[in-house]
Amino acid sequence: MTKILITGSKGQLGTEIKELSAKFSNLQFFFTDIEELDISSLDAISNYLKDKQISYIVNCAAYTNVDQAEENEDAARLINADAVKNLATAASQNNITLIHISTDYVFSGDNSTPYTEDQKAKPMGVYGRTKFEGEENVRSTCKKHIIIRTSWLYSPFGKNFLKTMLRLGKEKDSLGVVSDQIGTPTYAHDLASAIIRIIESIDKNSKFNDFGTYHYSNEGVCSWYDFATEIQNTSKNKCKINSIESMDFQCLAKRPHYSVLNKSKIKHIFTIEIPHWRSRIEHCIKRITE
Ligand SMILES: NC(=O)C1=CN([C@@H]2O[C@H](COP(=O)(O)OP(=O)(O)OC[C@H]3O[C@@H](n4cnc5c(N)ncnc54)[C@H](OP(=O)(O)O)[C@@H]3O)[C@@H](O)[C@H]2O)C=CC1
Ligand SMILES: Cc1cn([C@H]2C[C@H](O)[C@@H](COP(=O)(O)OP(=O)(O)O[C@H]3O[C@@H](C)C(=O)[C@@H](O)[C@H]3O)O2)c(=O)[nH]c1=O
Repeated sequence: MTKILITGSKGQLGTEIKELSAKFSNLQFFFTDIEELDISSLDAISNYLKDKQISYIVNCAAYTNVDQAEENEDAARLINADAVKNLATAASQNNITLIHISTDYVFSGDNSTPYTEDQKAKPMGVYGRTKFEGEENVRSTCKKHIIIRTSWLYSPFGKNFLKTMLRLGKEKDSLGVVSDQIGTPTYAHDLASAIIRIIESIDKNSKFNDFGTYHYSNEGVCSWYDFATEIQNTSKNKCKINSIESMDFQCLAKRPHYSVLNKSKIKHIFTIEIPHWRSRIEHCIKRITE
């Protein structure tokens, strides 16, 4: 039986993998979060792995508060970069394939066409910078790795833009949302399915050698304003969404104006079909409200 360790499993993505895991009787999952396995300790990781014969680690742990990271750079770096180095070291020492999740915020936003995996990263803020350092730590330390950059994750769990919009949509009559940041929302449930598919593909192919970096988001392109409008329409909230510019929204971190990811590589190598972002909002809202 293929054994998979999930770190940071109480977050959005980890919880979605857990929800899906029951359908895969050929895979044995070990779900951990910081209380059971703090990935900032290499000793803790090495001890955890002892005698378990883990073949894959999926790292869902991260420091994801983009604004707070601006004032807590050390804390963000500890989890997003240093702890990732620990995981990569332990994975390499134990011949484990490390699947690590990164972000569209590694890009500056200067593009006007979707970013490919080989384009230069140039993060705008601390979160993106520490996530990119984490990527580089994986590349330099663990040959058998898959880095998946994704964007604008949402789910019924944890904190995310969709849940914020549902809450504010009930509390307010109108809301300003930025329309000059363009990207693609990603339903964490879809990303979780893609990750399991990737593991199964690698597992079936003893000659697999396409390790490296991949992009995954839902299909399509939108602004946060478009995303918010679609959320309000789907949830039938009466709150009016007004289009504003980034400079009119007070926050600590700069975000890229354009961070759409080109997904050709992941679709081609792993034969993955990706749903359009607009088609997934209803599914998520139903799970929240039912
Ligand atoms: N959320 C988004 O919009 C996006 C996320 N990503 C990336 O996707 C991945 C998953 O994100 P998401 O599910 O939203 O993240 P969440 O913030 O929902 O979950 C992260 C989890 O990691 C845990 N954690 C924090 N520190 C440690 C530690 N030292 N050891 C073990 N676990 C720890 C957190 O625990 P606690 O809550 O107690 O701190 C939390 O449960 C991350 O790598 C993120 O950078 C990429 C693009 C978009
Ligand atoms: C709540 C709110 C946000 N905004 C803006 C602020 C920001 O520019 C944009 C998104 O806001 P949020 O702070 O919810 O999202 P943010 O934390 O920037 O989301 C990011 O999280 C990290 C973890 C990632 O990796 C990214 O892919 C991305 O998903 O919307 C408004 O314009 N109006 C609002 O009422």
